[in-house]
Amino acid sequence: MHSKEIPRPTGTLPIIAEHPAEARELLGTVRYGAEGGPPRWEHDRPVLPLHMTGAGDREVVESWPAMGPVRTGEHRGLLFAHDGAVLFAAGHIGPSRTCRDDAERAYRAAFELVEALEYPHVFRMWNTIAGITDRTAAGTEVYADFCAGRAQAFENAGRVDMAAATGIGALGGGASFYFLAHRSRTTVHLENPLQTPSSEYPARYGPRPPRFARATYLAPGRDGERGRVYVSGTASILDHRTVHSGEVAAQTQVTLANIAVLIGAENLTRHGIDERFGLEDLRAVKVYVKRREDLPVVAELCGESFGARTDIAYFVVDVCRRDLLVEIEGITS
Ligand SMILES: C=C(O[C@@H]1C=C(C(=O)O)C=C[C@H]1O)C(=O)O
Repeated sequence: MHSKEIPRPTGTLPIIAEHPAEARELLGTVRYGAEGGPPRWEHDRPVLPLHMTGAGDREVVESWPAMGPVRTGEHRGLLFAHDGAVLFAAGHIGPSRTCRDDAERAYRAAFELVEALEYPHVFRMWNTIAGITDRTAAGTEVYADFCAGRAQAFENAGRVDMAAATGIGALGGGASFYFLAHRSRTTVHLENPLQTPSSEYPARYGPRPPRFARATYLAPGRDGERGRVYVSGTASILDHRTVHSGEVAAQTQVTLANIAVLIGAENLTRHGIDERFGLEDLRAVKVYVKRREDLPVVAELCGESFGARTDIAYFVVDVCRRDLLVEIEGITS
């Protein structure tokens, strides 16, 4: 992010800047920076530190605005804040090498929380996992373990709805997650006709499939806030297969094309939504690039595709499959 001025909060769109925004107007903050770990309190608001930047990289601070008086609390290690409309919660899943049980525990706590506080409409989840493609001591893959624990928690909670999500590498600090849920606004979870729903991936990717929608549409609010599409981390995957292994430019193009189809008129109509969006409508875009040397190519292609007003943050981190070089997410404005 290059802007020095911190814009005013705009409902369910975050403020992304180099410096934290005013704490009293916020639900919570996520620091994409040089160290990760459990969430902590700062000025009575949850702050989640994620190890997503290396030496010389700028920290990116993502601040979620509050629309009214905020209440805060803690539930089984999850720190949360809510304003009567939106719930923000952040937790630490734990050391990534025993990801399965930790993920199950953390997601169980998350589902308990949304029920107890009555924020049933989960609309966006982020998971950052150190060593995501590494092997555990048991010889399994960390990401596959994480997916197994998460799937178990979904099953135990009887949850069939899956929200938009990101599951991405981190440089350290174990595995962390944060999510947003709405009390009343309708959510529509979107699939992409070009991609197999994640929950139907074949077993070759892991014993239990991932649990996320390709995007979630949060319908317009009575407060005048517009409808928004929260686009999940999206990669160069068609059906369930990685395409263009080893070719970063082609992977970036397929990823952008996947997002364009996902948020375009035809797909939204198919999901009963009377809106249409293009890549130029995306804000708060995060681009994850596996190899630092690929940054210029990816940045050039993203710069051509997104609008001049799109704020884009780049991170050099691992992606959930060894053959994926890039992943992109964003939110329609
Ligand atoms: C890139 C993919 O998956 C990634 C992993 C996710 C998860 O496990 O929550 C969500 C989106 C992506 O960050 C994909 O399967 O298409």
